[in-house]
Amino acid sequence: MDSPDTAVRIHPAVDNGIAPEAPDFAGGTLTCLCATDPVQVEIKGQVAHNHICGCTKCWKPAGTLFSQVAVVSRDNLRVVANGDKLQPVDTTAAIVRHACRECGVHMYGRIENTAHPFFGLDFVHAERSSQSGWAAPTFAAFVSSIIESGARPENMGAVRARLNEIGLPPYDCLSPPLMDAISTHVAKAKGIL
Ligand SMILES: N[C@@H](CCC(=O)N[C@@H](CS)C(=O)NCC(=O)O)C(=O)O
Ligand SMILES: [Zn+2]
Ligand SMILES: [Zn+2]
Repeated sequence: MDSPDTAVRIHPAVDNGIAPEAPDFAGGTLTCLCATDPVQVEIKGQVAHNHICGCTKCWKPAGTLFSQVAVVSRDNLRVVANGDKLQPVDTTAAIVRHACRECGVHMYGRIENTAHPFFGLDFVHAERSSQSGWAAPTFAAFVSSIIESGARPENMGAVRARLNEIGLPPYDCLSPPLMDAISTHVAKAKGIL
């Protein structure tokens, strides 16, 4: 077993055991990091497809190379406080993330393109809520992308080994079921399926 100093750190939500999902979870409130006038976002019900993401675009807590991100129906998400502090990060991205302009936390990312396979879903970081019982992350996506944030390529074997050890199969895009869902959507749009 690695000592805490040498263990590969993935994300605080998974490094010391993954909290279990609560049955019939009612939802919660996400809060940004601002000490005063924090932005707050209410989520009704449970999130889905919670996972760890290594891409450079998803918001990460300080000092981590991975993000934890899940989806929720856009109808179940509401900005409830200090929404005037939100600003879009990149309006040309598929996922338009809305960040607190003071602390930088991405409060939600919205798919605005109605033709996108994930249209209707918002991307959220459940760790920004004090409630416990959110759906647990089940895989790691865009693992190779952490190199773009400065991870050493020669450490990738250790990173993937650690992800496997904690029960998060590592993928360099999304998980096979989600990649299948995207291709199914594209094939249907083309009239092939
Ligand atoms: N290697 C790229 C991958 C970026 C990427 O494709 N991220 C995925 C996972 S969040 C995505 O779906 N991005 C769409 C978007 O950011 O709008 C990076 O790290 O910046
Ligand atoms: Zn803030
Ligand atoms: Zn990402």
